[in-house]
Amino acid sequence: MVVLAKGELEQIALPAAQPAAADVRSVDLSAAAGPARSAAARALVAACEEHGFFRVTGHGVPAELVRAAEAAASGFFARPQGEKDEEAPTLGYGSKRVGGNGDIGWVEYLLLGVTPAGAVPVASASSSTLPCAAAAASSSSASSSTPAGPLRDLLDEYTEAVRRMACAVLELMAEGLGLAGGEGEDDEVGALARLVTRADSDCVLRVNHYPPRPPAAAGAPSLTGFGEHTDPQIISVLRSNGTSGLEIALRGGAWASVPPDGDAFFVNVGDTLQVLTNGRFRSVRHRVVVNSERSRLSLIFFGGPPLGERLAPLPQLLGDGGRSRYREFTWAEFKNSGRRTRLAEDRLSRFEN
Ligand SMILES: O=C(O)CCC(=O)C(=O)O
Ligand SMILES: [Fe+2]
Repeated sequence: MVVLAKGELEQIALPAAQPAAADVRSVDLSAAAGPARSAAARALVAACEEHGFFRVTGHGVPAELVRAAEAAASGFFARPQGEKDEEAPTLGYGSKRVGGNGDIGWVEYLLLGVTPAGAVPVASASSSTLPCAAAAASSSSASSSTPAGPLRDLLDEYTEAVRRMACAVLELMAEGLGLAGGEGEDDEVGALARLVTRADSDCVLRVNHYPPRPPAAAGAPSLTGFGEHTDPQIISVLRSNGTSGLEIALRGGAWASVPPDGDAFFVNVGDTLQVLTNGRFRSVRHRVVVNSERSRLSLIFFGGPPLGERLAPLPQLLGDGGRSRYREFTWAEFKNSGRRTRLAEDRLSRFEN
């Protein structure tokens, strides 16, 4: 449940305007296994340049696994509030607070760090992710016989399948960008993909549940479910049930709604990928608006690099005499600087050259 204190409803109320549907490009990953691979790679790069957002079909994540994970998560959110609160230490359950700096939304969620030992709770939204090493250590104390067990097992399985897909997407993207394939240190394509698959990669799974718009909000036809922001990581892979709500900002600043798609996944370019591509790819600003009588459930895998990873525009993407738009920083540095900001802030501006 999401309980708002006095005055908070006004804070998250939005005008009712329903924006036009976004023209979201699709990339078929299964076609990319055949002769259409380079065309798919080019389409993917074009989508990242245009919106920083695209749909993935032919993704290979089993539909039964997605449905089972979703059903288990819905079952969890339907449980009595007291039981859900008890799972804060095992599943990273929280509600309403979507950041450590005062941002609130009509949402309850699970927030889990992805570690080699499986998913572990992220202490609070303000810390956004646990360092993997710390997360792995805390996972050993969480028993799989807790009620969280079966749900967490399903979420682990789901996360690994989606991470493989994220890796395939990044490989295709790297090829589309003209990075070199090869062996060992020469393998630029593999190096990009490995940023989210290494044992110490800092990845997170978030499960968001947006309850139906409350009748008490009759005067406010729409509510902020998740306020506008860009995702800080490399890429985010999202799927949701059939309830709409996700909106992306177009280059001119107008909002466009993303029609829900129960079979496909959506990929966001994150801030870090914008940096790696020297601004060629666009970290897409997005938000979730709640104006439905039906609840929305979404699962988002955030692919982040290892904490100590040095991030800067890839030299291959600077062009002749090209200027690097961003100074080098580590992922830990970027996360720490982000902790002090409000959700909607442009976190990249302080790393610009
Ligand atoms: O729940 C959604 O559909 C998107 C939420 C989101 O953008 C996020 O958790 O970063
Ligand atoms: Fe997001």
